[in-house]
Amino acid sequence: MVDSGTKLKIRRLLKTIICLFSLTFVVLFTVAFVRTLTLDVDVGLQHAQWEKTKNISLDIGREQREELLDNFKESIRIPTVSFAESNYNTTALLEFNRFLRKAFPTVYSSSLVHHEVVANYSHLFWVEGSQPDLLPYLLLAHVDVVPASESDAWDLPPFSAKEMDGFIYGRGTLDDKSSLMGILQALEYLLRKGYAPRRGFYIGLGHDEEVSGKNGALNIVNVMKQRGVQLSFVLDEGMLITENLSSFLGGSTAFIGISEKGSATIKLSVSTPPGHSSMPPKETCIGILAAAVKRIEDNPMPRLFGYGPERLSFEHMAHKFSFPVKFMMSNLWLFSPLIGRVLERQPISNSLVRTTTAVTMFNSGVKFNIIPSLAEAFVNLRIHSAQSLEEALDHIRSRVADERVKMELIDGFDPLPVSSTDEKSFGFQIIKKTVLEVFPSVTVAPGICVGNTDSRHFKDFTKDIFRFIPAWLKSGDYLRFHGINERISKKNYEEFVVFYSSLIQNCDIQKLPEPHGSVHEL
Ligand SMILES: CCCCCCCC/C=C\CCCCCCCC(=O)NCC(=O)O
Ligand SMILES: [Zn+2]
Ligand SMILES: [Zn+2]
Repeated sequence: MVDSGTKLKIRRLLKTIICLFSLTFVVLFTVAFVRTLTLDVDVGLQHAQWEKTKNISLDIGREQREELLDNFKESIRIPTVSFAESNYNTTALLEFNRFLRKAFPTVYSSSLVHHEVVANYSHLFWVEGSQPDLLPYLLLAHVDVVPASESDAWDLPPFSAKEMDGFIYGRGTLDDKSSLMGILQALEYLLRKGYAPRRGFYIGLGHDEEVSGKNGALNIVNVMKQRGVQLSFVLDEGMLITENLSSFLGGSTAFIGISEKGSATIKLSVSTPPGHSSMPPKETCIGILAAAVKRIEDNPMPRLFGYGPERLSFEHMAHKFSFPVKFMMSNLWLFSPLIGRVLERQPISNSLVRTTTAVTMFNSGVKFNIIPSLAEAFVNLRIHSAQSLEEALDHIRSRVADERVKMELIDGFDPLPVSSTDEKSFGFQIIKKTVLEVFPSVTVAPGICVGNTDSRHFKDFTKDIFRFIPAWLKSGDYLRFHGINERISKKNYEEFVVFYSSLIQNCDIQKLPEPHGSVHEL
């Protein structure tokens, strides 16, 4: 029996607990509510007094449109495929060298432009500025593409550049010839109109981005290092404009990649004695390796959503949504576990939540009646910004947990540093300004690039590396990257040319405006 005194104490204790619980809830809710009302990181320098520049407008007419589309299509028809490191279609790459010269005669003949071929198939252009005191920038793109086979059920052949419903189909239309051609086409038109930049800039075109960039981008890096180059910022491929991707990625958002995930390629192998298939052992190397691979797939890496730069993405997008999504997105400190669980349901958004593990190759066996002696698998990780390469490898080791499975790191690197996005970040603010000029209806937000780009090799030149191409990505389109039916609309490719033309001219701005007081000047 509990006496009445003890009962009273228990009642008091319960009351105190309920009070504390309610108080905590009220405090948390108030903090979250205030943050929802005050968080508006999207404004930036939008309303500031920008230096006046007289940008040349391209005014693309019928003839020019035909010319730019013909050039683009011709670039797609040259199969500049990278198969593996140091294994690429060199005939096509040489043809591409000749094609660039033919497609962009003014770029190649202008006294302002200095061009050099690097490592046989890569290109470095230096466009001289009239004000050498302004720090130059670098635009990057790549010449090579991943393989594509006609037997893979493309609606139109992958190297035909044929059109359907206003789209040009072909390998490289998104990744990355749209940006390569868009940059050079914009420069060609600007030079034809007598444009001479104030700020000098480089254009780097690597030829082996899809297989590491070690021969293309890295040799461009060496050339630039020998010359003691310093850069204001780098802009490469990576992120794009997404349109209604999911409940948390609704509306149109231009994500400027401010970092990229790390990467690791791990080879797993198992060796067992070979023999006759009529007298099999209890376990073959295939079975042992398959079980290890299954353990990796069944045990995904921990959820880290909210601990990396993806947090900034959501904070920049929050203002577009109404309650309760806005409330949750403005308060990732409270809701990231919940949002992470929603995002992980789809492959595209799961890539923001954790280090991903993809088993990409599995090889074994030579004949149906021979017990194989070796089984090999490759696992490709894309490492979340809040995890290191070492931590990710430890996780895989602990999942494999079988000493018969040998683990070898083939290649790997940590997630890339996070570039600046504040009101003093020249690169971010200029890219943002240009995006909003060309696409006034979109929201601009920092993003994390889930794939890897050549830009990672350039981190000694600047702390500010951005990854963005002005391509529109609708739901399901992400499957076209390295997949079938890669395509771009003719209208969108034209937007590429306009975007790079505006960007180059906006970079002539000498100094960013002062952020404060600008709102009152409206
Ligand atoms: C809050 C962020 C929203 C996420 C939306 C992500 C949309 C990205 C979809 C597709 C883009 C994938 C392109 C990545 C470019 C990578 C270039 C490349 O292929 N590199 C080689 C490699 O990574 O192996
Ligand atoms: Zn690419
Ligand atoms: Zn690619």
